[in-house]
Amino acid sequence: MKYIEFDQSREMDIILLGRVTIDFNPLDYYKSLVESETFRKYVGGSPANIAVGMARLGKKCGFLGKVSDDQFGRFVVEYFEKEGIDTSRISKCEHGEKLGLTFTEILSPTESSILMYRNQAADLQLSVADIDEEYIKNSKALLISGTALAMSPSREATLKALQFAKKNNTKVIFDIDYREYNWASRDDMAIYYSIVAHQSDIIIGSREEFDITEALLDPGRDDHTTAKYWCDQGSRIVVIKHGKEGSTAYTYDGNDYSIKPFPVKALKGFGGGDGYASSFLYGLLEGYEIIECLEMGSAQAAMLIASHGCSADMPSAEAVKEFIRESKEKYGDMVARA
Ligand SMILES: Nc1ncnc2c1ncn2[C@@H]1O[C@H](COP(=O)(O)OP(=O)(O)OP(=O)(O)O)[C@@H](O)[C@H]1O
Ligand SMILES: O=C(O)C[C@@H](O)[C@H](O)C(=O)CO
Repeated sequence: MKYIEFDQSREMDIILLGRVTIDFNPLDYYKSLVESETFRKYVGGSPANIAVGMARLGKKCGFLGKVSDDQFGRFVVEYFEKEGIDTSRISKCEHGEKLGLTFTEILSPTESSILMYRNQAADLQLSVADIDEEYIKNSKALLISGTALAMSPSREATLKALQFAKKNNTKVIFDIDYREYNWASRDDMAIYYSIVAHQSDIIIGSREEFDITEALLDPGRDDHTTAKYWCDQGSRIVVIKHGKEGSTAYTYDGNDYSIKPFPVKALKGFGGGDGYASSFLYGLLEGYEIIECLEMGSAQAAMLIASHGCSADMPSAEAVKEFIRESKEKYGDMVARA
């Protein structure tokens, strides 16, 4: 059963809107950031990672975002171009705003944290003037990353993109993508997350992210109640992730499909979510059954957990499928059957 019908006549598969930053991941990991001395630089930011992920899987991606007018801004644009991502809607900041920097701390395979430098972050300078209808109309889907709603002018730009997507039947994917930085209050988060969630065809988030989104509605819901609520509001698929416990996709017809994480030798604790979204959405765009989309998402998430980087370590579709084949031989099926 196909839960989402994309307009296959459109040239672009997906536009990713929101945060693009630089990740600095320690090479001398398994110690604290206080002690780490050597870092490797990567393109970072959740929607940027997903753009690279989906481009490597073979999808035609475009990015709607803002970068700094400096060497790091050029690094991002050149990296995206090398990956085949359309950069025609990435513009440069004009008032000296800088790309956000993310220093990651990898204390152990299971304990990681991220430290973000996001004062006057370039990505949040995206403005309504940067959003044009034709671009959104020409894409099968638009992924909105929740962090883009944290502040003006990016907040209004995001809502404008959302309106064009709804008007033109461009499927809206909302990756709640909670990062505490730049938000004025939890009420603001609840207000803006829920505005977008109410209009999304697919919502992806962790339990904590749904709790934040629902804080002004009816807090304390369980997963089934959350999924039913958003499907009643018009969503076709609601994905709730539970880290190492696995994840479930709830569909508008009342079904749910669960997948366990693939066993892997973890290197770090972050990046799984972006790998997951890349392959899950790839599967939907390819017209796979939802359980196959979940299997690919969970597999790619595990591959990212085992890698040093996020964007740079995104695999090809063949590599994800090979990983699934090998894992199934060793560990059996990851599909959690009711
Ligand atoms: N240790 C692990 N081993 C294998 N897979 C994992 C592990 N931890 C997480 N995953 C996979 O990564 C997916 C996403 O992780 P999580 O639920 O923590 O989302 P997230 O908070 O969006 O992640 P991120 O830290 O990348 O933002 C999980 O649903 C699971 O499939
Ligand atoms: O999402 C971010 O801004 C930082 C990421 O690039 C980071 O590496 C991560 O946490 C991935 O989920």
